Amino acid sequence: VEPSSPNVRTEIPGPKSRQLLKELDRIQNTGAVQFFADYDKSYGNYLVDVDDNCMLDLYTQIASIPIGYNHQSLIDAVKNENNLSTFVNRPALGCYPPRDWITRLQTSLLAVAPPGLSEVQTMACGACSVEHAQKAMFIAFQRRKRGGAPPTQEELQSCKTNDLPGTPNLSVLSFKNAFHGRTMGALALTHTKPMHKLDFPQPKWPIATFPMLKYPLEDNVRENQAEEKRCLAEVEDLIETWKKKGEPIVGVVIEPIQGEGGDNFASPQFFQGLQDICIQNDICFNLDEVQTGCGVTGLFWAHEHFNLKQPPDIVTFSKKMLTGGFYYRSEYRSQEAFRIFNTWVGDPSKVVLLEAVIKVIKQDNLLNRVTEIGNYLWPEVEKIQKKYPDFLSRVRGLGITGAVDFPSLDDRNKAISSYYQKVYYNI
Ligand SMILES: Cc1ncc(COP(=O)(O)O)c(CNc2csc(C(=O)O)c2)c1O
Repeated sequence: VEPSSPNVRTEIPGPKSRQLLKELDRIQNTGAVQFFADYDKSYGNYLVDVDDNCMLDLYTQIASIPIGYNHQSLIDAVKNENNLSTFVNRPALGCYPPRDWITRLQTSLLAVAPPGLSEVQTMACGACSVEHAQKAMFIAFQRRKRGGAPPTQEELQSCKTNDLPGTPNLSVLSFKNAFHGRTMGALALTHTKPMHKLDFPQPKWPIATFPMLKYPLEDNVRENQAEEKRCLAEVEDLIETWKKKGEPIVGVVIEPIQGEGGDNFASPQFFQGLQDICIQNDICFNLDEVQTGCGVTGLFWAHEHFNLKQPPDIVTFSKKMLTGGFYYRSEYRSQEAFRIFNTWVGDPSKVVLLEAVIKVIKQDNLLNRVTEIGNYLWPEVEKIQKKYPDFLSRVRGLGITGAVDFPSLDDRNKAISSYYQKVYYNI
């Protein structure tokens, strides 16, 4: 029977979850495990755990479930005989793509490509996509610097031992409170929780301030414009400073809406200004849409709300897209083989599922639905905020992505769950 309303019978995690947790703990770290799920019984927006607790799931596996649990379209895609080989025979895509790979890309990733971008590289996950997009930026920067000449023998030899000139002193600009992933290159751009960064050596790259807007926006127009202007000026200063340091910035990586770092929004004008600065300084404008992509703002890509004067140079994606990867302007395509590369370079079976997701999003007009929900939801949260002004503040949202602030982490955790507080936020 498909669940259609929440029904919590035990404390969470319940007894069966706790038993399984004990067994799993003999195998691996289980500190992040909230409970064990029953994915056979979960359906749509309802997640059922192994103790038969049924919960309305707004978290959707860290924002990576696009159209709910056990959607019939996805089941049909797996059951479809024509897809059998794609699920069974995972190719080294960089060397031996399947016959139908081009068609698959055209009916999935290219069918929803950000306006103006027509090249795409699949990857495994978000961090993997951010990692390789970084490499694409470095490759393009060095190729421009060489003016088309091949690398020297000194460069080819020295890079093997991480030495100059083959291993250049280049940098990437990111923003405070940004989250771009946990692999070492993506982590260098991530500035959220100590748990993410502690004990890992990292390059000291420039970190700019992401605007911290005051709400309601309509009551703070001048202040917020000044804040964004200040942040853009800081970016320009950092570009100059790091050029003088001999570690020029090759790219700016930014989330259209900062997710993990606190649901921080900035205006279309801020992003237009940031792109202008990148264009003026020949710096890659790299938007990380891992969290904001696939329709959660009412447009397929969040940056489509920004009316940018030209397409971003790179757009990374993952989570609800079911595959990782990045779109890029042709300038950021590596000219040599085996440089943006690894064993699998993505997974065609995930692209099969994405094709089905895109069909559902279109046939069920889900982007409009997201806009409708957002237009209803955030004014309603604002009403609650007005009722509890000492407890809630800064309500903000676009489509189904947004937030409201609590006075403290402790208050926030009490509103979520005591379990979460104990396991995750006491560090
Ligand atoms: C904007 C953005 N860019 C890159 C990533 C990394 O994606 P994954 O490597 O987790 O697939 C993410 C992943 N999001 C995320 C949220 S919590 C979390 C974690 O590892 O705790 C990861 C992201 O939000």
